[in-house]
Amino acid sequence: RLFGVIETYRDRLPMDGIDQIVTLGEGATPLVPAPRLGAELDATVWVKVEGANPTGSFKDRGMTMAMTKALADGSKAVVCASTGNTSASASAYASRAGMTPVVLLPQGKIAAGKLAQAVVHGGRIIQILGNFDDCLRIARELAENFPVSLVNSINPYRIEGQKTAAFEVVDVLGDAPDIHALPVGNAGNITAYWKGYREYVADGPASHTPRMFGFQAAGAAPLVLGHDVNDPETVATAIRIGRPASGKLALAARDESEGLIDAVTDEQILDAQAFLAAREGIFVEPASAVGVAGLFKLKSEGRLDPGLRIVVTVTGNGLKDIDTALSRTTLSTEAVEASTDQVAALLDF
Ligand SMILES: Cc1ncc(COP(=O)(O)O)c(/C=C/C(=O)C(=O)O)c1O
Repeated sequence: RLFGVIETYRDRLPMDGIDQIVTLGEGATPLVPAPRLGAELDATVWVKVEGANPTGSFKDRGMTMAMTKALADGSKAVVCASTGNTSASASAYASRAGMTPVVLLPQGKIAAGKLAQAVVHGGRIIQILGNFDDCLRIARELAENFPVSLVNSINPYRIEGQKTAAFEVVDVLGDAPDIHALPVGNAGNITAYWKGYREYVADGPASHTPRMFGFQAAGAAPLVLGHDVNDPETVATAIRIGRPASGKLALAARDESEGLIDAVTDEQILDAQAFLAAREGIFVEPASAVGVAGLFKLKSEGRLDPGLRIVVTVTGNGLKDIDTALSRTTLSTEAVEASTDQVAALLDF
């Protein structure tokens, strides 16, 4: 395989006048067959593990494109608002390109792993007394008034890079699935997948597009409610977003694909995260499990036809947010003496 999504799919990306590529070898992530999840859903299921990207989330696909373009434009700094993964990715790719990353984060609502990434990559981190939507408003205004590139997913180069995930699914499966399920926060990713699938049908590799099934956290579900959510709340902090920047495009993807966008509770999200880890060996951060939680919900409500081919994207690595995972541990509190008998007794082998 080639190094990174731009080299791999260059002829399908807007690369006019660009020669220097900023990449960390993102893409070509595992598409893992999930037989136990499939048995639960009475479907054939694959999991697209985007936590395997260089900074641990799908954001790297879009960031290689946005940072390559920012460098070509001569930007000295890039700015983004983030719930964590965008800032982690922007900081890594900007520092790789010799640019200064400026990240605006909602105070106190960032998973530690993501904050650590922005810190070590030299991000200029500004915590905002507000939520992600406040951060995005400020980032937009900064980019409009100062010589910095905005690299949030309203930047079309982000969507272009992220659409390569749909190409990879078809390249591996041989065609598009019947359903593609994924989490929806700021709604760039569902928009990108839909664009990618449509392009692959337009010139051949895919015979059809999938139905796009997007899922939001019940406490942060503007696209399900049909209106903005002023104080979004969810354990899935990555999608704790009340004003999705690409909301209209996500609804178009839903309608054009005859898909749906639904909501799942925090409990359903954490149960899906636990299922993926304990039954399929795939550790994802809470927001990443939202697509799986949604499929379980549809199945329980009799809204998932049997026998379908389903791809579900899990968007971020579990190591980003270990506090939530550890909060559910059943670790026995007391330690045992360093003797094999004691341990064997505990395990009642
Ligand atoms: C793990 C994870 N899963 C899903 C989403 C939702 O994707 P979009 O619907 O394209 O926004 C995000 C988004 C994160 C940010 O928006 C940010 O990092 O600022 C994420 O980190």
